[in-house]
Amino acid sequence: MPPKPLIAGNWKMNGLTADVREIGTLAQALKDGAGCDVAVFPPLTLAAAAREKAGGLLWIGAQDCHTKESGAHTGDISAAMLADMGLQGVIVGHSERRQDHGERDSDVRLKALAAHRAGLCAIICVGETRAEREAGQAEAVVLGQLAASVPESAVPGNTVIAYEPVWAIGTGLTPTQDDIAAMHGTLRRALTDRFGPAAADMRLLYGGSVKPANAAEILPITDVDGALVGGASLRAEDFLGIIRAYDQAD
Ligand SMILES: O=C[C@H](O)COP(=O)(O)O
Repeated sequence: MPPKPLIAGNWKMNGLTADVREIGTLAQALKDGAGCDVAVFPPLTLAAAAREKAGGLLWIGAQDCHTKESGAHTGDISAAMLADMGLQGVIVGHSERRQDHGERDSDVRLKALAAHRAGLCAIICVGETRAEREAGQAEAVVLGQLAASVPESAVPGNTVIAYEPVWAIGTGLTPTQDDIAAMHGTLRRALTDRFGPAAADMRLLYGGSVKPANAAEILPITDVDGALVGGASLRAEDFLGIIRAYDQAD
């Protein structure tokens, strides 16, 4: 049986105090259950308030963590600190971090290890650029990122893999259903080769321009166990439009 799907919302650098009400609206709508788990990764400034509003009905996580547990790293936050504030997960290796902060696979792996040590679920992101896809290198690039970013401590309970083609993020473009199926199948096989049968339970999310209008086409694809949603996670109404794609499928 495929793992329970996860719809995760990454607010990125968006949201002020007033926007936490969106989490309240989500929690209210999820009171009677949903066909999937739901998580929101707001900016850290809102995480405590979001957690309170979530009332345990959805997970709240962070968008990054440091590789170390504590120390002289001005401006950084450790995974232990995130766990201490009651967060359940952390996104690591998002392409915007790789691009804006020069994060390499080796950094992403250390961040995921730090998350695991702190008892957090690591959402590890991989994905090719447009140039890499056009050069026919998408699969090789993504497999390389997967091998070097996912630590040996990964198990289905503490790790989620998000495949996000960089060219699909925030652009309104998405790969074809066949291309998503092919990449997710490749990821599943690579994880199975490395982790054995447990890999069947590791959630593989698709991310990149997922919206209520295309969720019903993307989410049922084999080996797609949910979505990592950016822009369409900022308003509860849009995000619920994606979450409800699972209720309709039930
Ligand atoms: O983390 C989320 C992704 O980068 C997708 O963003 P998007 O849904 O705005 O394309």
